[in-house]
Amino acid sequence: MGYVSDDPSKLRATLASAFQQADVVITSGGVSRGSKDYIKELLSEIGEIHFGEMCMKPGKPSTFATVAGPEAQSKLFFGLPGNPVSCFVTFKLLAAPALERLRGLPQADPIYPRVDAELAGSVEMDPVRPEYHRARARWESGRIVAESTGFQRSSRIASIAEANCLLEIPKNKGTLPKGTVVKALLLPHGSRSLAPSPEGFPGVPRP
Ligand SMILES: Nc1nc2c(c(=O)[nH]1)N[C@H]1C(S)=C(S)[C@@H](COP(=O)(O)OP(=O)(O)OC[C@H]3O[C@@H](n4cnc5c(N)ncnc54)[C@H](O)[C@@H]3O)O[C@H]1N2
Ligand code: MOO
Repeated sequence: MGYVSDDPSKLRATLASAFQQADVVITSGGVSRGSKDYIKELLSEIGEIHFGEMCMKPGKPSTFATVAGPEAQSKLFFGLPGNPVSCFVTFKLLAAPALERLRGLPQADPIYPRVDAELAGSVEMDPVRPEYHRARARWESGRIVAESTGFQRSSRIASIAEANCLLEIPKNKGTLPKGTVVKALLLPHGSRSLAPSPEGFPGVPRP
């Protein structure tokens, strides 16, 4: 679809053309509450919005909608937030799993190994939203240790550049101390991916 300016008529035409060509349409930006964020409004004209906000950090304004197609199966729409980190995380957690299922991956198969990881340093929690904290996991004496990629602002691309996992940090007041064991979703990340140990990932059945 390319880049489209914040102009409702241009956006409407681009979305219509995208839904004519594709079964799944994914956009970034234009989904929060700004005066020029038109995506939700335009999707409600042509389809049904199933949710327009999520209690997660990053990714709060993520939007999911379906639009009727010529066949029985509806077309899917993912409106991901514009901030690059929010877009990356919500693509991995919402859109990529849907695409994997559509191309035949069985429901029972996990998309990402979900393993125990020990925090290499303390992590401050968000009191309102659970966070997918970007981190770098490594093996250390038979266990997985995860190091935060630093400041987690959703415009800071450096927080995803080195990350090979997303740590599930619960919403709460206060700080999780170094050594706390949390769940980590291991991302395929080229040469930076965490390789399985010879025994497989702990808690994940060996393939
Ligand atoms: N009143 C509220 N304001 C905001 C809320 C809220 O809940 N209420 N949520 C905040 C959160 S959280 C996020 S995240 C942002 C997301 O806003 P949008 O999805 O509407 O994103 P934009 O404002 O259109 O864009 C943000 C930023 O990202 C750039 N962008 C967009 N697409 C791309 C791309 N493909 N490549 C690179 N950069 C891209 C865009 O230029 C902007 O700089 O809303 C908060 N506000
Ligand atoms: O999705 Mo927003 O990233 O929570 O900044």
